[in-house]
Amino acid sequence: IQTAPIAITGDPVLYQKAAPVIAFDVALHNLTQTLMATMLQARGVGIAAPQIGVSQRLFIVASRPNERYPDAPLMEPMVMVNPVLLSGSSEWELGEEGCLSVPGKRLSIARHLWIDAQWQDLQGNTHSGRLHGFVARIFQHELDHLDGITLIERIT
Ligand SMILES: O=C(O)C[C@@H](Cc1ccccc1)[C@H](O)SCc1ccccc1
Ligand SMILES: [Zn+2]
Repeated sequence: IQTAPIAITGDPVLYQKAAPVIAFDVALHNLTQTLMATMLQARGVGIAAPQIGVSQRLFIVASRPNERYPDAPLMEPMVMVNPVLLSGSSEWELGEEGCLSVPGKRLSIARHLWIDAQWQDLQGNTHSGRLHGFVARIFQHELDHLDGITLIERIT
């Protein structure tokens, strides 16, 4: 399966508002496979379509225990199409974040402790649920990518 180059700071695609996905077709499946392979190769715990140059509202959340978040859950990667943050906890939590598009940076970012999210799967079915902790953090980080926001914009 093909991987794709990851766009890094300065690439305009990272600063655009991504377009909603409307076609739940084979092209979407192929894009998702490329996105997944690229994330795995880069040892990421998430990745958004704009990071491989595709300005579409699609990302993957794939939490796993790691040195910064040893108690992060090991989860089946979740493909989230047209994700929406419905609401977030009033409590925020500071946490270290990295970004595949901002190489070598580790920045402390405040995120909602939990969020209520809605998204579609690859078949176009709508799901919703409450995400907590590191998984909620990754969702919020990836959603920023769909809105043209990277870690650098988040701290300024
Ligand atoms: O650039 C990305 O979207 C991948 C991010 C996802 C992430 C967001 C917030 C907090 C942690 C990760 C990752 O930097 S991929 C690298 C990584 C892996 C494990 C833990 C932290 C960072
Ligand atoms: Zn990122």
